[in-house]
Amino acid sequence: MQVSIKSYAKVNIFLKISQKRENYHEIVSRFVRVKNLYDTISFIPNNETNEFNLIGDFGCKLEDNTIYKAFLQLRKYCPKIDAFFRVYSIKVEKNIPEFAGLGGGSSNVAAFLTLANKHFNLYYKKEKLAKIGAKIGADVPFFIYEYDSANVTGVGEIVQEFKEEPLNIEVITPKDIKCHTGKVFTCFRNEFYKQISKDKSNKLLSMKSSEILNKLSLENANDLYLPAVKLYPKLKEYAKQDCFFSGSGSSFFKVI
Ligand SMILES: C[C@@](CO)(OP(=O)(O)O)[C@H](O)COP(=O)(O)OP(=O)(O)OC[C@H]1O[C@@H](n2ccc(N)nc2=O)[C@H](O)[C@@H]1O
Ligand SMILES: Nc1ncnc2c1ncn2[C@@H]1O[C@H](COP(=O)(O)OP(=O)(O)O)[C@@H](O)[C@H]1O
Repeated sequence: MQVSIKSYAKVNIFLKISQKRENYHEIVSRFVRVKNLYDTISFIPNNETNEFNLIGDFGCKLEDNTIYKAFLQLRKYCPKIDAFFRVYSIKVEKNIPEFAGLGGGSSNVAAFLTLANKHFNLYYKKEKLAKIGAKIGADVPFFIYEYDSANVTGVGEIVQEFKEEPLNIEVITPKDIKCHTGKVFTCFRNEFYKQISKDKSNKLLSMKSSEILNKLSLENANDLYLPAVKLYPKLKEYAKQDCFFSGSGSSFFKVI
C-alpha cells in the first residue's frame, strides 16, 4: 500500500528580527502556506537496496537531506521504522525550489513526521512532533501545525494560528539565484542589525496579512531583504511593484 502527503511551501508576509539568541536570531513573522506549491512525499512498497532509500531530485547528499535527518530522529523514539524503511522507499516529487526562502527542507521534515505518525499509529501530539522537527530546521514547527496562516516567533518554535481569509499567492523564484540562509543572517547581523520594538511587533502580529502588505514596503516588510540584496545584487531585478520577499530569499511573492 502506498501512502502520500502534500508538503506545502510557505511565504513570510513580514519578517522582523526581535533579538539575538546565541548564533541565531529571534524572529517576529507571519507565515502563510502556499496552497498551489507543494512536494508530494510517498512511502512506496519497493526498495531493492535493503537500506534507507530516498528517491527524489535533491541538491544535496542523503546525509544532509532533512528527510533523512528526520528519519534518524524518529528512529530514536520508534526503532521499528528501521525495518520498515528497508522494505519501503520514500519517494519525493520535488516542486518547491531549494535555497528559495520557501521552507522546502523544513516542510518535508514536517510532512514526513506527520505521515509516519499516522502510518505507524504513533499518536504523538503535534507538540512532540514539532519538538522533534525543530532540531532539524527552524521552520518545521509551523509546518507541523498545518495552519494556513500563523504568527511565528522565537526562532520558529512558537506558532500561533492567525485566522484570516486565505490569500491567493503567486511565488516568483529567480532561477539563477540561490540564497544561503546562514550567510544572509550573518550579513544582517554584521551590517544591518536592528531590532523591532515590542509595540511594533504586537501591532503587526494583530493585523491581517492583506493589511500588512498594503501598509509596508518590500524593504520594510522583511529585515532580511537588504542583506540578501547585498550578497546577491541580481535579486533587485526581481523586485517588481507589489512584490514582497520571502524569508532569506530568493523568492518574491505577490497576492493575486
Ligand atoms: C529565514 C527563515 C524564515 O522563515 O526561512 P527560510 O528563508 O530559510 O525559508 C527561517 O527562519 C530559516 O529557517 P531554516 O532555513 O530552517 O534555518 P536553519 O536551517 O535552522 O538555520 C540555518 C542558519 O541560519 C541562521 N539562522 C536561522 C534561523 C534563525 N532564526 N536565525 C538564524 O540566525 C543560523 O546561522 C543557522 O545556522
Ligand atoms: N528535503 C529537502 N528539501 C529541500 N532542501 C533540502 C532538503 N534536505 C536538505 N536540503 C538542503 O537545505 C538547504 C536549503 O533549504 P530549503 O529549505 O530548500 O531552502 P530555504 O531555507 O531557502 O527555505 C539546501 O542546502 C538543500 O540542499
